[in-house]
Amino acid sequence: MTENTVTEETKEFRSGYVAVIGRPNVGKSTLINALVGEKVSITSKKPQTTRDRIMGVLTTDDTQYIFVDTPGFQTKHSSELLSRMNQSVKSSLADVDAVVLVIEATGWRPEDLTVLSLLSKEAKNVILAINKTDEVKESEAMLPLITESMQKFPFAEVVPVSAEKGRQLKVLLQVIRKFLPEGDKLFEDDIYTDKSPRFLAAEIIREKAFRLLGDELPYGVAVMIDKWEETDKLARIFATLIVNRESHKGIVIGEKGAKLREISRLAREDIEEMLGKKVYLEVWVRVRKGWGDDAGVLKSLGYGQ
Ligand SMILES: Nc1nc2c(ncn2[C@@H]2O[C@H](COP(=O)(O)OP(=O)(O)OP(=O)(O)O)[C@@H](O)[C@H]2O)c(=O)[nH]1
Repeated sequence: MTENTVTEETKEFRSGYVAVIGRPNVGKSTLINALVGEKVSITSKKPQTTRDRIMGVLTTDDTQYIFVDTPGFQTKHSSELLSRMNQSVKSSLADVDAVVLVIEATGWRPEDLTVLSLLSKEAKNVILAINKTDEVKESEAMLPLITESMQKFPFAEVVPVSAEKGRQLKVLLQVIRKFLPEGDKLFEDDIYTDKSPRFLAAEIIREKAFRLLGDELPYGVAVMIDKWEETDKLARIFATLIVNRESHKGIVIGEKGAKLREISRLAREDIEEMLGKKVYLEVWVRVRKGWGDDAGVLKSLGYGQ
């Protein structure tokens, strides 16, 4: 491998969804906050809408990490509820690119095992983060725990960290990156810090999509505002709903475009109210993983090499 190839490889942009799971109190929130930093704060908590599962977005030079929470990972429910919940947990985990299971450095506990039992052993994208390493004195104590963990589940990687002390977080990010697909950003850099009309319009569109699509799309909708032209009387807004999979595209568009039209209509009404003027809103749907295809299309038209 030449140096050139290495440089190119490290530069390709990747983006994706990362579920951070674990029993209560292992430090999931602390970890996400430590990874994402102060820049992003997702404060609005409306239960049951997908966007609230997004805990934080970290965008670096070459990667966008979208950390999601998987609700209902408690283990105290009755067995019936647990099994129903497990279904939803499993289907939502199927939609993320990487899963980070968090346990504590003091060792596995029964509730950790319950959480672990929800993961499919076939999953190739599960990373174990052993948190609170600052609480154990000797770093060598980690080795038996790592061995024990690997016997419990075929983790793709094991990374001891301390969310509180900020230890090994860069390593964890590098490990997660390997599991994210190549692709453009799914969220604008400032989307969660900016309360501009653009941000709010994107939120409104996303909210309508969630409302109309229910649980059909666990995480996979991001909204990009592509163009915004505004005069005193009219705002012309061009937005793209980005979905994860080709099959999701059909769900969003609906029969003969009915769903997408309804999403756009409801969003337009709210944006008109927000801006106090008429709005022309055009919403397109694009599949994230198909972005490579755009390059293919360009090539076939004679662009590129
Ligand atoms: N010593 C130490 N404590 C930590 C570390 N990370 C988190 N904690 C503490 O562990 C406790 C639980 O942390 P949270 O981040 O709230 O845990 P959580 O998993 O999000 O908890 P739930 O919201 O109940 O699921 C807090 O008191 C944190 O300060 C760490 O790396 N070291």
